[in-house]
Amino acid sequence: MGRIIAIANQKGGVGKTTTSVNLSACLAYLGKKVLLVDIDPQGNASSGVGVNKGDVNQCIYDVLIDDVSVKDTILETKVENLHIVPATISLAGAEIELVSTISREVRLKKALQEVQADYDFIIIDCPPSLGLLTINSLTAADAIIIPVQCEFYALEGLSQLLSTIRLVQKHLNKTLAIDGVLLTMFDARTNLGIQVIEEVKKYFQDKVYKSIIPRNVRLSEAPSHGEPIIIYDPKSRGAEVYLELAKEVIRHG
Ligand SMILES: Nc1ncnc2c1ncn2[C@@H]1O[C@H](COP(=O)(O)OP(=O)(O)OP(=O)(O)O)[C@@H](O)[C@H]1O
Ligand SMILES: [Mg+2]
Repeated sequence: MGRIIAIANQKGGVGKTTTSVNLSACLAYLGKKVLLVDIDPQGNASSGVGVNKGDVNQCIYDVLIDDVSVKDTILETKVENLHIVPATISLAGAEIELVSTISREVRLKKALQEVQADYDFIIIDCPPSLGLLTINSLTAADAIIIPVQCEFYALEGLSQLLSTIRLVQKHLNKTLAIDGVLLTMFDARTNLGIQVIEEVKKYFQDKVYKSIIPRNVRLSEAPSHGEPIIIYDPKSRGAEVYLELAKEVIRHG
């Protein structure tokens, strides 16, 4: 059965999508069968792997709200072994529509059960909120990866995320684990970045991945070409480190 990993942090712009897209692509590059699930109405992960949203007939919205089979939404990507369930802006209404739906927190979990055996990893790119889309993701997941940007307010908001994780563990998903905390957009030229690393390590200890994602221009350019870094610029530092991260994630089993 595939391992389901949610990439979540309610804070915006910390590198969730960059990590979802590039970790997925690197896992696929290493020979794993990977399904990337875009559950953010912004649909950035979808465009990041080259999906033209105008061409998408059915997306994760239809799965969550209209009981469409997830199999009917899966698209192939340029990367061998990497498939995606795309999101479009229609998903923006789901957060509110889900409120009055039966078993509203477990809809994604149920939907993914149908395809879990077909993949080694299912990676979910969460939106920047702790609403029902993120709750569905944490309920479906075996583990969570928390990207933390190496900047001054890095730890702010994390206590809220951790208490949400505890609530999900208590009521919806006993076995949800933190796979790791991922430091992103690290700039070795600043003392601040180094301080943040120390602070995050003090707090999360061995839960912090050894791979630290550097600030890398190629990583920020790749999405506009609809390509993960491993295709856009496989020799870049960004590609190297996401590949290291993928190996760490595989080792965690
Ligand atoms: N390591 C990096 N080096 C350079 N730029 C990066 C890096 N990681 C992310 N970025 C850029 O920072 C911005 C935010 O990253 P990203 O979209 O991955 O964050 P996010 O957490 O998914 O945001 P949101 O909360 O809006 O979903 C993007 O423009 C992205 O290209
Ligand atoms: Mg995002």
